[in-house]
Amino acid sequence: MSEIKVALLGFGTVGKGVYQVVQTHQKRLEAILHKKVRIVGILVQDETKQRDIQADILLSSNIEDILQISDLDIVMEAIVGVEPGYTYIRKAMERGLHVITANKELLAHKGYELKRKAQQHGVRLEYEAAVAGGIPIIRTLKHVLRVNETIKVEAILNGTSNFILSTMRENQAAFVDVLAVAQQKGYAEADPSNDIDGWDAFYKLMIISELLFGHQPAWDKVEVQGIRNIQYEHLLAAKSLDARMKHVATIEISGGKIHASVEPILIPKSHALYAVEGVNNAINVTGDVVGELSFQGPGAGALPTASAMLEDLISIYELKEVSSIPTAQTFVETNQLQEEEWLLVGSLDPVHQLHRLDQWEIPYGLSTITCTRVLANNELIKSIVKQCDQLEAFKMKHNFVSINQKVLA
Ligand SMILES: NC(=O)C1=CN([C@@H]2O[C@H](COP(=O)(O)OP(=O)(O)OC[C@H]3O[C@@H](n4cnc5c(N)ncnc54)[C@H](OP(=O)(O)O)[C@@H]3O)[C@@H](O)[C@H]2O)C=CC1
Ligand SMILES: N[C@@H](CC=O)C(=O)O
Repeated sequence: MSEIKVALLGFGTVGKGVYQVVQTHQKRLEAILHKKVRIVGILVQDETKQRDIQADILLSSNIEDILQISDLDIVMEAIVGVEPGYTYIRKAMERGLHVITANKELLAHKGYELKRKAQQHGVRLEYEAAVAGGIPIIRTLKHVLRVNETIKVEAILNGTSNFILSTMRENQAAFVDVLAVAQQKGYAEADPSNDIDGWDAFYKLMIISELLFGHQPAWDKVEVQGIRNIQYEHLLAAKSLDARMKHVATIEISGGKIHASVEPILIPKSHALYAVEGVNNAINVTGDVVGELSFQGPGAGALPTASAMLEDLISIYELKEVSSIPTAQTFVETNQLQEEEWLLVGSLDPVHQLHRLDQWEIPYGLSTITCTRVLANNELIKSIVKQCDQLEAFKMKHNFVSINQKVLA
């Protein structure tokens, strides 16, 4: 039986996951592809680390050694950051190799250019694992939802943040302790800043935007906030509204305007994202014909990511490429300045003439937390939070109609 020869670039959580599944699912891969899938080379940074790999695999820290392997077909890239992955992928394409990558930071920065380069060299660039881990959302948007124009995507795209928020709330655990667990489980990156500061979800949202609309909104027009400062008391305040705090990435088109944001927001019980817990991701896609669709599943970790990368491998041999570079649509980018509902946690200076919908207090240990529900726009809220010590503001979405607390104001 002939072989598909694969080189892994990176052998951390993801690389090891792919290696493992190629072993455990070899028979299944053969049955589908009528070829063996063989890992022939592995690129790492530190060749001296102890690794559990077959003796006939070339292990190297030099990309040239890997790319010179004879009859190599595919490289699967799972390194962190734009470089050196960018240089390595370009080199691989120039040698006529197909590329599968899990690297969202690289794709958000250089995806457009790499897609063009793949076309130029007649090779495939697949990147299912770069967005929402094991959920087959890229393939669905690219191959399955073709007639629909997407109006809105609303998604939980960072497994680490969702795991942290769910676990803190469920176990009253401290942020740093839950983050450490997310790192042990291979959800969070070795440097978790991108996860907890919102950038990981932002990169994924930009990849989706480029796929759907042919371009990304100007990055400085996108509100990006992470979960670094969320404390248990905020989750408690959300609960008092019958809501949950979720880290949500949204991209929405309305009246020729495009608006994108990545931030912790309050989601009411009635909304599909409310029940998405732990390391799961979810993507709600609204198409102009089909309406709202929801996709949910594991968003991080070795096996879900390996699953997405190996499904990519199969798709290279089984699915004809459709253009992954749609014609760019023209939209005006907006910061969405209209009034929305906000929850303010902490003491609001009484002189601030905000339109207060309710105010109430919830018990917290031996003291209480003041919560205020207000109507305001982004800019006004930002300026008030700047002036008031220890006041936190969270956007509320999806028509909160009532709260079940005693209203004090
Ligand atoms: N973890 C997850 O759940 C998911 C991760 N991703 C993405 O996949 C990629 C890999 O993530 P993950 O496996 O978690 O990362 P890890 O940090 O666990 O592994 C990174 C690997 O890259 C290797 N590496 C680092 N720098 C270089 C270099 N300069 N040259 C060659 N190899 C290098 C490391 O080598 P060495 O072993 O010698 O240190 C290591 O094997 C990232 O882009 C990440 O964002 C995508 C989806 C899910
Ligand atoms: N660190 C990422 C891994 C998957 O992309 C996350 O937590 O979602």
